[in-house]
Amino acid sequence: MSEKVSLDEIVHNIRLRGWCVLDEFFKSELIEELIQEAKTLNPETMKQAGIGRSSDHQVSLNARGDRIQWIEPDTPATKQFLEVMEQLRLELNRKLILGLWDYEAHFARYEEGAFYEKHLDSFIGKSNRLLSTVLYLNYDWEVPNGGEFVLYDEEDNNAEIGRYLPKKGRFAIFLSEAFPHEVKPAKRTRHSIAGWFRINNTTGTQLDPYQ
Ligand SMILES: O=C(O)CCC(=O)C(=O)O
Ligand SMILES: [Fe+2]
Repeated sequence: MSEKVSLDEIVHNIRLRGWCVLDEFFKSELIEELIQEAKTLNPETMKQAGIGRSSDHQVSLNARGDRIQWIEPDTPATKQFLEVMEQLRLELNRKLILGLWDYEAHFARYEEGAFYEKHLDSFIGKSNRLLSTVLYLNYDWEVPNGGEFVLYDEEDNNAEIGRYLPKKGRFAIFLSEAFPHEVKPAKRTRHSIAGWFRINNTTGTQLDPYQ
C-alpha cells in the first residue's frame, strides 16, 4: 500500500484547491506490472473512446483519439491497483465526507498523433463523476514526446494551472466538474489508466448511469 504521507497529501490538496499531482504514489513493482499489461493490451479488443454517456454517446476523433479498455480485477496487477484506489476512496470519504460510492477505470492508449481536446469529465446535471484520476505508464517520457496533461483554472478556463508529462508512476487527481483539462498530441504511444470516483445518483425512476 502507498505511504500514509501520500494519502495525507492528496486529502490536503483536494481539500485546499481541488487537485493534486504526485510523482510516487504506487509501489514501483505495481507500476512495472501495469506498464507490462498496458503494452500487451490487444488493439483489436480496445474500444475507440467516445464522449458523453449512453444516449448522447459519440465517437468523435476530432475531440478524442485514444483507445480504451475498462479495468476489472482479473490480474494480480489490476486487482492490486483497484485495492489501492479503494483505500484512497475510504480515506477521502473518512476525511472529506465526499460520499464516494465506487470507482471505474480504464486503460487508455494514445497512438502517435492522438490527443484529447480541453474538456470536463462530467456533464453538468447528469454526471456522477466527482473525482478524476490519471496514472501514467510510460518509460522515459520527455518534452519532445508531447502528450502533456494540461490543467486549467476553474474560474478562468484559459488560464493554465499545471502542465505535466505522462511519466511513469505520476498520478493526477482532480475534481471532475471543476477543472477543464486536455491531452496534447502525443508524439509516441502513450499509456495511462484514467478513472473516476463516483457518487450514487440513482433515483426512483432512473438507475444510476454506468460507463
Ligand atoms: O490522460 C490524461 O492525461 C487525461 C485523460 C482524460 O482527460 C480523460 O480520459 O478524461
Ligand atoms: Fe478527462
